[in-house]
Amino acid sequence: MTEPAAERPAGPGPGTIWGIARRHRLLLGSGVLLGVVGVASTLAQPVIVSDLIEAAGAGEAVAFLIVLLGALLLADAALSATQGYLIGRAGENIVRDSRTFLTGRVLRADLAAYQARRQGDVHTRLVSDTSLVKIALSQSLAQIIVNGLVVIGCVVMMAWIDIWLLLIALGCIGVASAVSLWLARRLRVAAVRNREDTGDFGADLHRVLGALTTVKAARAEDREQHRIGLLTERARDSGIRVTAYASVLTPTMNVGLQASLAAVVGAGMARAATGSLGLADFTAFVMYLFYLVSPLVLVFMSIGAYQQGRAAMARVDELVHLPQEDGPATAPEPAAGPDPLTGTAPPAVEFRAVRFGYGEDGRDVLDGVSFAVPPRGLTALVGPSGAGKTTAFQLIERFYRPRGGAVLVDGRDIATLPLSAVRGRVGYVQQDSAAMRGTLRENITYAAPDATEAELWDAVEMAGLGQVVADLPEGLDTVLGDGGTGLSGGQRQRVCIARALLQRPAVMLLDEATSHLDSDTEAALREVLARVAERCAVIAIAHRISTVVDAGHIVVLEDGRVRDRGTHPELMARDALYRRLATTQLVADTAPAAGRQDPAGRVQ
Ligand SMILES: Nc1ncnc2c1ncn2[C@@H]1O[C@H](COP(=O)(O)OP(=O)(O)OP(=O)(O)O)[C@@H](O)[C@H]1O
Repeated sequence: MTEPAAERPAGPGPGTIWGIARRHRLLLGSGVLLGVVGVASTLAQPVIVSDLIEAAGAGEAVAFLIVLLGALLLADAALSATQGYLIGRAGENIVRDSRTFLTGRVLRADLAAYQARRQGDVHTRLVSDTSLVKIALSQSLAQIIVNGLVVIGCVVMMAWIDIWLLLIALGCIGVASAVSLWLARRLRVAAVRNREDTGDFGADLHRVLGALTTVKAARAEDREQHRIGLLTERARDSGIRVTAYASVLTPTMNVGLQASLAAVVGAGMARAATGSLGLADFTAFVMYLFYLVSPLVLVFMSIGAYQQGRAAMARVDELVHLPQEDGPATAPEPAAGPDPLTGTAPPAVEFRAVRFGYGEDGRDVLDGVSFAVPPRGLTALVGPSGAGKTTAFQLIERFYRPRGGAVLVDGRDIATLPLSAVRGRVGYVQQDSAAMRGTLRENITYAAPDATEAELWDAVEMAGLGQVVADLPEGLDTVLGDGGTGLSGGQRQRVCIARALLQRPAVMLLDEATSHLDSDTEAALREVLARVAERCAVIAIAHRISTVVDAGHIVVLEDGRVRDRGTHPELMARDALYRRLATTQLVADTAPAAGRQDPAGRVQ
């Protein structure tokens, strides 16, 4: 199978999250700059206090120094608030950009690569890992830089006042810092584990909630609760390890700082008593030591938060590298016009010796399939379960690429067409009739949001939905629940037909509902199909006898190969498998319309 091309992210490049953060460097830089100015104002305060003590002792005027000190305190507060706002804003921008970018990557991901992942884990990476990335890249980094500068500034000022006292202080703090750095490394390992455990929990929750009715019907609530309980237990255990390291980190620093404070006060007092250190200098030194305390603790806390964020960042970056659906390898072939000899248009869809299997090494699910579908009318695909019918549809939509051969739409190889051009020409009505939460109108105009009201009503009528809409109190503005709940299965399928019709496709792919429909719905759908088939090519995976009877052309698939082709009477006469399918597998009509044929091909 052709390798999905775009392994490279189309965004800001490798280490994408850093790339996104770089886009907001102005805001981040301004925040950090204000923080640095704040640091200067913080560091100036003990010097002024020291001057104040000396001036007061000498009986000089102190009013100016008091005003200056007050102004610095206020400026410090204002700078810190603005800095917090700017950094917070940059953080929100980073999380918005990474979520938008990641959502695009996931929406355009190669289907096979996406399906190989657990959807809940993808969800967790998009929602909660991006939040941790935000904290790491904005708050934590800014805290590390700004508070790191306070620490450096304090150390420099303390060295300037008294180098011996500083050495005593650093002795105690140094031991605590070494222990803290070791703890921070352990914290990162625990954080990586915790992110993985949280992803496992999200993935399993997603699996269960996506099949809630199955869980209930199987009375599996207790089993599932227990199973998910084990995963939450694992996430709790690794979360506790993270908390344990994070909790020890701060007190370790505190112990070091308190020890250094006690040592400095003891040694300083002794020096002050002998007169080798002035009271003003001693006060300023102790103030710097106090100023050092919380920034140093914050630096270590931020290192801890940054380490947790790095674990999340690696997970987010991994998602960025999800292989993407690739565009055409070559320029599009010109549209094939009518055959110059016969004047006939090219087939709406053509399979030429198509070979396909899921995954790299999977067996061939389609093996040399060839058939053509005329530009108008109904073509039915029939075959035993697992024969490859849905797979054939998915290749027409180019959800996957064939290993060999070619799929043509309107006479052009779809491998040479842009994806949007292929999917714009093909309307796909799936068997489970994928309706979404939202109004009926939003559901129907989903593939053609710019459709006019007249076009919308035309599609509604053509899909046989006119009466359904008229009976709803809110009409087209009726809100459907998740998966289109609020409508019956048959109605949901007609909503999907209307959606497909509104995009004016050249080919309509219809995977018929397997469930038995009541006679009215059956007759309505039959009429809809006949009307749509006058407008474009309709290919139906047939699960009802009426569809094959109405079809102008039937393709019988068996084990990934075309077994036979023809009309219903022809196939009934010559193909044993088809006869068996028609009489046993296809759902019989509840009320066959007059003039239709019975399963044996006889006109009634
Ligand atoms: N996503 C997938 N990954 C791997 N194998 C798949 C996948 N989808 C389908 N298959 C396999 O491909 C084969 C053909 O499946 P397909 O759904 O096309 O059959 P079908 O003819 O539509 O069957 P049915 O009538 O039961 O819907 C089956 O053997 C199936 O197990």
